[in-house]
Amino acid sequence: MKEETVSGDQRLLELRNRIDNIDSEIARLISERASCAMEVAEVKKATGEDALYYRPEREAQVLRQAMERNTGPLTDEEMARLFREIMSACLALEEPVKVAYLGPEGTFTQQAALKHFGNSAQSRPLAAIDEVFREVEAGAVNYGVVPVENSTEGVINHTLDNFMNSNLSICGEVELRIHHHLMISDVTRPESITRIYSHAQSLAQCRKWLDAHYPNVERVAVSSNADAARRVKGEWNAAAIAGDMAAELYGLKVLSEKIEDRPDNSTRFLIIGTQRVPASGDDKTSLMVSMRNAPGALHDMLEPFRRYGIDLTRVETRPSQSGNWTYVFFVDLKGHCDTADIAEALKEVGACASDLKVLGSYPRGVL
Ligand SMILES: C=C(O[C@@H]1C=C(C(=O)O)C=C[C@H]1O)C(=O)O
Repeated sequence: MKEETVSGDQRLLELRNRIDNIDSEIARLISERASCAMEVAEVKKATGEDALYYRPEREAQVLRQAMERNTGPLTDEEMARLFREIMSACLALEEPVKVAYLGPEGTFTQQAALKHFGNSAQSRPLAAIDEVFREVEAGAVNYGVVPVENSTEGVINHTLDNFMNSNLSICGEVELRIHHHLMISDVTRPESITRIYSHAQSLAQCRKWLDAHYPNVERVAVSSNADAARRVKGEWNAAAIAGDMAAELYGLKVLSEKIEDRPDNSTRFLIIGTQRVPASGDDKTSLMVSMRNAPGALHDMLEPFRRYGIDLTRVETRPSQSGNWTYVFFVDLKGHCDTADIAEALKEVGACASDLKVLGSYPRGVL
């Protein structure tokens, strides 16, 4: 028995020594990688004043390679997340990237910004989607992060409408699994809850659960989930629906976990900026198309895509801001706009449209 303990201790010591050696090797390699990134910055700087340090297509390739190379035991996603952070730190050595997101702190949009840019980005919460657009346009930040669609509740109109009056492009996308929890503060009496705060989208994503568990409780829509969490602090008869980040930020206790009606509930966010992103090998393109109001207009718009075998992943319709009962179509397709087939199809669509704008080609969300 005693001998076994000794050999167990011995084994632990040996393994920890091995880990220490591996760690110093990893540290040496990370430093070498960081020095390389600094040299890359010099090369980019030599190209001119407004050198672009952040390169979405390259980052997507690095993450995809990390996943393809992986042989376990870590999952592909876990491996890519580690590389996400290494790259984030390397990019910060070149130039810290400044990002504005739809705040306040603790929202899912902040989580999306972190997922996309990593922890070394400088991020700033703003109160409204319009403000995120404005701040990027003004050059106060390099990129903005805004929600664009939810798998349960559909499109976020406000984001699409902003593109009608903006010259910004889409530089990337990020998808986030959205888990909602019912949370309370330390003064809340769970049996006395008469009010539940959350963002309207989140209340809608948990509608069935609320009908089943709190049918007679007032649902109060507020400006964000984080705002809901903040209000609950100090209210003995209220609860909030929000995510992990908000619970942690406001020190709330989770009463019921993962209460979203659909287990695959997820939200897609866009990275907006001023950059044209080269092809990464697995890309998407977003378009905004206005058609003259005539019979067959929608068919005319879609037909070239069918003919060139282009895969449309989404078509949304929004009222145009120029006249009643005229519409703007937001179209997402697979592929980069520099690809010959897509370029040809766009030329044909452009010829029959009253306006066609490529909002951007960007790497498909990796993580
Ligand atoms: C090093 C580069 O710059 C940045 C950092 C990257 C990295 O650390 O791998 C990748 C792309 C850029 O955002 C590069 O462009 O290669």
